[in-house]
Amino acid sequence: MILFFFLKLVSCENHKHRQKLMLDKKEHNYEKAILVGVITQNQDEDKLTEYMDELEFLAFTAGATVQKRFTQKLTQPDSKTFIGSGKAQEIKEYVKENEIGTIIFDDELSPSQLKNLEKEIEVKILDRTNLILDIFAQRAQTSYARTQVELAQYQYLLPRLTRMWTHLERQKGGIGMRGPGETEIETDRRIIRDRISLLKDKLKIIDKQMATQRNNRGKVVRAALVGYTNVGKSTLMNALSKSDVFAENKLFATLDTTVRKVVIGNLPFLLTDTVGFIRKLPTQLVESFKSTLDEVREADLLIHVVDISHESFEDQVESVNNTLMEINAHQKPMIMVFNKIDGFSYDKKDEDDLTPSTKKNISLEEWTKTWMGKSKYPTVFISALTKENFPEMKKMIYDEVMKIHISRFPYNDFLFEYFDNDEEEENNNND
Ligand SMILES: Nc1nc2c(ncn2[C@@H]2O[C@H](COP(=O)(O)OP(=O)(O)OP(=O)(O)O)[C@@H](O)[C@H]2O)c(=O)[nH]1
Ligand SMILES: [Mg+2]
Repeated sequence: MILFFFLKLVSCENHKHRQKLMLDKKEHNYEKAILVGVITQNQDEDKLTEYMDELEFLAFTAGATVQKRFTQKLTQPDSKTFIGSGKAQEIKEYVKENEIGTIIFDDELSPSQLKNLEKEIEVKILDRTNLILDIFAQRAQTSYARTQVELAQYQYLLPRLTRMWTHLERQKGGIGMRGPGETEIETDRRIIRDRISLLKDKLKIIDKQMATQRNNRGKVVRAALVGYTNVGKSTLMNALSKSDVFAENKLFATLDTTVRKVVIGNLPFLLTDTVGFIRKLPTQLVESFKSTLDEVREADLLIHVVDISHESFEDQVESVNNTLMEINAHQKPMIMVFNKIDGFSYDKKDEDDLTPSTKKNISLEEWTKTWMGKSKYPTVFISALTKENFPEMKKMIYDEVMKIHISRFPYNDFLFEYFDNDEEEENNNND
């Protein structure tokens, strides 16, 4: 269904009209959805629950309410329908009975799996990538973000068009079957390719402007907030720069980069708030958000924000580190900021309880003695909401920025002396 819709879209004559449709397409009015996840050999059930929780949050952010979760244990996904046929039947019955409009899979489906499932169950089917692209499309505000998202959408679509055609071709008997169908798809493919190169050109121009802007920022250290989505980067940005960046309890609240001048002590530096990372970030998005990520790549210092109240925070840290590696920003100086300590809780064990401790029994104090304490990066525990431990964090940021400042701009003979005076900052921070 979706592919068909896309095809209709790209055949549309008017470019502007088409672009608008492309971005505005699936506006979900809190439609009813179900989730489907598969446990494979290298996953356990706890992990699956965590992944499904995240998928449900993504679905909610996109505008769907989840009615039920379906899971299945498989040694390997079915090549035709991803899940087994019995499970597909069970889902079909549930969907019919409960008038479900959307099925969301946690994994990326191959084009033929998607097609077979839609044929079998007869409702709209989305995979994780599709869902994330959709959220980005709904949330992109500036023309820059919209251009990046549109590029990612077309890049997602293009191989699916190709492979879908290959699939049809095989059905029809292959070579020699050159009919009107193919011409149509060929035309659509050409239109998409043209559009992709147009968007790339457009982005190149913007990239150049942004690079110039970055170069014009003068001799100041640049720090960037990085971290998993929804950990509190924008909230921290607002607290540090007294600005008003949009923050909310949904995923990907921030798509556009915001840069603010921040002064700690007497030391001015630039702080960038940027898009959050997520597990299995679609590659199309990483690529088309290249210049947004340039802010991270070109930063002198990374402030890695972690939501320590989230039960999967360790996985999230790993995920962020992997993405940093992918964009080649993993060797920069970094500060680890463990946020949301106000929301942190743990199951304190009774003293006579001799069952082995799990991660759920670890207090903050004990966490600091794990890998966290041994980290080569300065580490601090804060709450961006209550501002607990802000003086400690500010001193830490100050020290790191100062180190970089001295090595970078040795002739910038300003005397920056550290002091923590909020009143002074109030005056300095209004840029
Ligand atoms: N309890 C608690 N909530 C917080 C804290 N910091 C941020 N939040 C909440 O966490 C949610 C996400 O905050 P954001 O600042 O939007 O997070 P972000 O990292 O910018 O998220 P994206 O832009 O979506 O990647 C919001 O509802 C904040 O109010 C904190 O220290 N404690
Ligand atoms: Mg944000």
